[in-house]
Amino acid sequence: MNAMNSNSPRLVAMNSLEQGPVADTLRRLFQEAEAADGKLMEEHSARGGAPEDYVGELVESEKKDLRGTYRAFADHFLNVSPEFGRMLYLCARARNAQRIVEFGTSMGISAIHLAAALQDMGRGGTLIGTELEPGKVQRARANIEAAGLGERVEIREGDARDTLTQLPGEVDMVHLDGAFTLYMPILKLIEPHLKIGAMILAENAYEQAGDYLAYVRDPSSGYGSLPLPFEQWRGNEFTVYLGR
Ligand SMILES: C[S@@+](CC[C@H](N)C(=O)[O-])C[C@H]1O[C@@H](n2cnc3c(N)ncnc32)[C@H](O)[C@@H]1O
Repeated sequence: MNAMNSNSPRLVAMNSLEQGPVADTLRRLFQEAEAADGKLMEEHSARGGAPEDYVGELVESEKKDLRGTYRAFADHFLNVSPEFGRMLYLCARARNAQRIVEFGTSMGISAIHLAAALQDMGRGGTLIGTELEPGKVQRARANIEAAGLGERVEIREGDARDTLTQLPGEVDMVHLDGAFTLYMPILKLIEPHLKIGAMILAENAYEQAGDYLAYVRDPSSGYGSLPLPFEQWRGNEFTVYLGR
């Protein structure tokens, strides 16, 4: 076989997180996120208190007014860390993912990591992202275009409880990073489409927010699940659908 065959996915494969438009866009976005969210984080730490208190407040706020809660964060990124983004990228590649679903796209930082993995594998593939805030959808689309990943991503605007009722086929991987209290209903929408071995990476999966963790950690539900050993206060959970 000709090792220089440019159609070979092997030769397309590389890590676009390191250089080129994906890396440049992510560098810019992490800087913008720091500028936009830094004050929020400072205010939060100045208040003191444990992370659980903050989670509890957000859960109560979501229960009262979910749209209003996230409207208040319309200009904030609330993004994954570079480490978690790298984890998403590596999992998508290890899974050879072709279809990925993301709940909570915000300005597109996590989506860019996932779509970069699809692009780098050179076999097509699609990320279906979902975002409630129209302004964030526009910004995410522009950021994804700037990273050169527009063809790999469809962002559905609106409440994921509505926008994810229709999925075009099997799902290899899921990223849960939207309203804390909705992980269970969103998983239930996607569950019929999960391939055996599908990976689900959740950020902000907290026991106070509902029954998601209890469900995926119960082997009789058909999953294997464990907390990730980094940034534990962020509620990072790694789950694999093992089938029933
Ligand atoms: C933590 S941020 C997502 C960050 C993003 N994954 C990243 O790393 O850049 C959560 C996002 O979920 C969105 N969201 C919350 N509830 C939603 C819902 N029901 N449907 C769709 N998006 C929702 C919020 O507007 C917010 O932008």
